[in-house]
Amino acid sequence: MMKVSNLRKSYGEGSTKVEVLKGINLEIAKGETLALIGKSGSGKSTLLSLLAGLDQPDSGEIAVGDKKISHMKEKELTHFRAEHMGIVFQQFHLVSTLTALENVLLPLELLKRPDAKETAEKLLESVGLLHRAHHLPSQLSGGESQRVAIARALAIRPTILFADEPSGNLDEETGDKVMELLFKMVKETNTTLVLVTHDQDLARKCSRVVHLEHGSLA
Ligand SMILES: Nc1ncnc2c1ncn2[C@@H]1O[C@H](COP(=O)(O)OP(=O)(O)OP(=O)(O)O)[C@@H](O)[C@H]1O
Repeated sequence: MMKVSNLRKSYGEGSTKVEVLKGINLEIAKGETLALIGKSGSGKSTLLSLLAGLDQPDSGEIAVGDKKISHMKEKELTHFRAEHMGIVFQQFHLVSTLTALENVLLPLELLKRPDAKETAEKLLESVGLLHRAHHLPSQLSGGESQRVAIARALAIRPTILFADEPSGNLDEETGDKVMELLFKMVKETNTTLVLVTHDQDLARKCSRVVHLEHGSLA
């Protein structure tokens, strides 16, 4: 479903040049849950940003189905991302001026999906937060905020969900609960998941683990 070929990415130039990804090859199947692990600074977030179309590789190719996202123009890529990709970040990234419900509604309204309100409400209910629908992010706890972010990322029924250390900003107990919920929802909807994590226990919950080391995958 997703195919990555010979992906390269470096930052800086001359003496400050850092080659982060040195030819990544990876195939991800539909419904697979893939954990991406590796030491701090090994390039996990860099790789995730490229896969999610948030940044451009220096060379190489990324295809989702028959669409080559690495070759798309900005406008086409923005639309493809909105329609097919969900992203959950460590820092939640909710829109601070919108309520929990409005945050979940946002991607649905951008795509002019029918029944957007009902869908958003159902999702808030499945993450156990319907009673917080009209609260602003500043009125939510970290765990609640991440549950809203998960509902928002899954609202469009993405082809693929990317998560970068989604429990990294939460205490252990809350993080475990949020991750349990994420896995449950991903399984129920047969969503493909790419998860960046430091947590070996969490990685083991995925159907496959790949290790990023010295710019390559093992
Ligand atoms: N915008 C940038 N400019 C220059 N160097 C960068 C930039 N972004 C990342 N790097 C460097 O690229 C390398 C990989 O960073 P990246 O954030 O992808 O690693 P990571 O494996 O996700 O790390 P961590 O687990 O600590 O979050 C690091 O050495 C980092 O300093």
